[in-house]
Amino acid sequence: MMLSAVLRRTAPAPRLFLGLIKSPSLQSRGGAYNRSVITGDRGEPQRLRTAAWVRPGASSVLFPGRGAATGGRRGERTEIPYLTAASSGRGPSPEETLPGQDSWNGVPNKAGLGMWALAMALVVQCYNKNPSNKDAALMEAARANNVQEVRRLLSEGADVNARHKLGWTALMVAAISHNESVVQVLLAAGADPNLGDDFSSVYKTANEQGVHSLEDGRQDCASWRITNQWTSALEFRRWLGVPVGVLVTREDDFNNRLNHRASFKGCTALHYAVLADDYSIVKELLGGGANPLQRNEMGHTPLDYAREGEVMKLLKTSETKYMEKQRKREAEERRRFPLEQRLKEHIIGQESAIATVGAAIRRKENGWYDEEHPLVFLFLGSSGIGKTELAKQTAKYMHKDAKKGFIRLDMSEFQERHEVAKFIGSPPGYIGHEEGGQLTKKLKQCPNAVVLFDEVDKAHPDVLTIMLQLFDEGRLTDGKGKTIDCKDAIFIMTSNVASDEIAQHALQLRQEALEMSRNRIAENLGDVQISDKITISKNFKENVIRPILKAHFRRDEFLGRINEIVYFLPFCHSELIQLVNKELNFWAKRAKQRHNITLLWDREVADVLVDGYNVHYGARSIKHEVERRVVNQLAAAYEQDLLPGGCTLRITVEDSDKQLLKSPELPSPQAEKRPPTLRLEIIDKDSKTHKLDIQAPLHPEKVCYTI
Ligand SMILES: Nc1ncnc2c1ncn2[C@@H]1O[C@H](COP(=O)(O)OP(=O)(O)OP(=O)(O)O)[C@@H](O)[C@H]1O
Repeated sequence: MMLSAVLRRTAPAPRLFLGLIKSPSLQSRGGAYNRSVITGDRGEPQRLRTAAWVRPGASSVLFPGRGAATGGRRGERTEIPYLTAASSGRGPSPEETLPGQDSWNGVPNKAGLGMWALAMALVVQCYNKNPSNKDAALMEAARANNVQEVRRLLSEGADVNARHKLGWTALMVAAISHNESVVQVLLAAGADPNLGDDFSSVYKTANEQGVHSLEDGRQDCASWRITNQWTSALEFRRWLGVPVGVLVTREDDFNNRLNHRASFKGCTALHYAVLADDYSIVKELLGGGANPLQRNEMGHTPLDYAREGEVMKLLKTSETKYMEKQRKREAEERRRFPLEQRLKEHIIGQESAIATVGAAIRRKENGWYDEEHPLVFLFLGSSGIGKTELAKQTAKYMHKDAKKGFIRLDMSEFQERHEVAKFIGSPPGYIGHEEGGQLTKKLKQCPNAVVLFDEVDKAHPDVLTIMLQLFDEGRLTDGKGKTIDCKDAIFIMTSNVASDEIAQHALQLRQEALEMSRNRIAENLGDVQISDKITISKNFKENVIRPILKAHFRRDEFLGRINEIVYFLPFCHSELIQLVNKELNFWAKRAKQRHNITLLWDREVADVLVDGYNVHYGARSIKHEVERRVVNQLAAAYEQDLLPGGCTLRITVEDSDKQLLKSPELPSPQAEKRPPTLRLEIIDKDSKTHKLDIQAPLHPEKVCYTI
């Protein structure tokens, strides 16, 4: 079934015709839109760049517009020998017998032979055997099973993994064309057997690339095979300067037995070898590292396209072996580079949240979990402290395809009862039934995705009921009555409910820890350890947070289905310094890339910028502070032409009594005394510095820009 969906009816071997093609789809309009070659005065071929309307069955062409470039004039009739070929199992009917041809079997009569010889002479004479583009030539050699040429091109630097402009690789071409020796050579040269085709269907690709799908042109030239030198109609059309449609290109360069309506996006060489039912090539590819579990964009593995028989058996065994190997590889990878470590590369602080999520995912990955239920988290904490970021990074870790593997739904869009339909789709007969639900549509594509329900506290209770069913049963029935099994998914809900209480509690804990440490050690305590030490007590969770959640969600069973409630705490001073440096690094990179400016900053700058932290906005407040105090100055200096290209800039804290701000949890009276300002200075080649005199945009004549 799957196989027949992607393969066409077997077509007879293509035959070459010489004569005038008729385009049935256009006959009703009294003519056929066609393009071909005409001979000039001296018999040399002329390129026909304009369209010609051809009377059905006529042997002459009438140029509709100015045809100087083509050798024809407006209104002029020109006798033309047409070069056509039949394909896809259908030649012209006897009534369609072409001039210069006795019948549709393609046997030319005398006149036809004359024209044929003339055309062939032109072809051979004009064909340039050495295409300048090595990668294109490699593709052609792979299709033509020319092993020597493939070797030569590779030794001369052709890219073994280069793609045709429509998306396929030489290995795919060789696989679908049964060219085993070429497959061997390409694999030995490092061809990646797991690259997926970028080509979707003829019409979609034509649409994406803004070119003709040129379906009608198939009869015209799809199956050209003339000599070893002139290997495809496509080349001939290119030489003619005739626009080449996607269908023609696909069929000529690739294979004309594939259904041009089916989607091939993501198909690997192995998918194609299976479609070609070629046991030897399937074996070669598997030996060369092809992943039998790789899915194309339709979600099908090569096995889904296999016919009963040897190929199917081979694929089944390889799948089992590959899965086992993959499991071992992944376990090894996890041991060497644990999830927590990966998360810490992107997320500053939030140690205990990272540890909780990491531990739950480790249980799941190693088979120590309840397989009947999906994993459910509730992330609590104020805004901008990494809840969404942690969900994103978890999805990235779990899924290579981050786009499908991460589903994000803003639950504030489901506040009304009728919005349940948006969530899972409307029942039959209701508006929007065909569209499907936002969640169900995406879950269908990736049932083991990481699903983020943002601001879950805003969702309507009816939506929560559906979520409860989802968490409880691990499946969901959409508006069309179709059930989606998602026991393997990870559901993360975020909420700002109780965020003030959590923040206050954390600040209090930090202060206590700081004071205790002060008593024990000395003044300059490294507060990285302080942040590590504070943990939200069980007592606080049970007696403060749970009642708030219960009052809000109004159902114990909903809270009962959550595997882990994860607490996100406000940043401590050292974490804020890291956030500031991350932000400054971001802008330094931009300055280098966009303006070739090197941006440096003193250590004290971060201490000053940390002052912009607002516990209600989290890391976002730091971003805004950097933009307000640093990036604004940079932009103004740039506008006032104060930044020569390639210069080195330094951000400094102005004035002699630079004040190192203490931890935001412990504002000192001294820090409030005088807010420090940030200035930009240029460092000359001889390491001398001079401060930039940036005028404040609102008062260009008076005020100097110091923030
Ligand atoms: N702990 C963190 N480490 C690094 N960057 C962070 C951290 N927290 C937040 N950010 C950055 O701040 C921005 C907002 O973070 P995020 O979207 O994760 O916030 P949130 O906690 O989900 O807040 P909200 O509830 O408002 O959605 C992102 O650009 C993110 O990269």
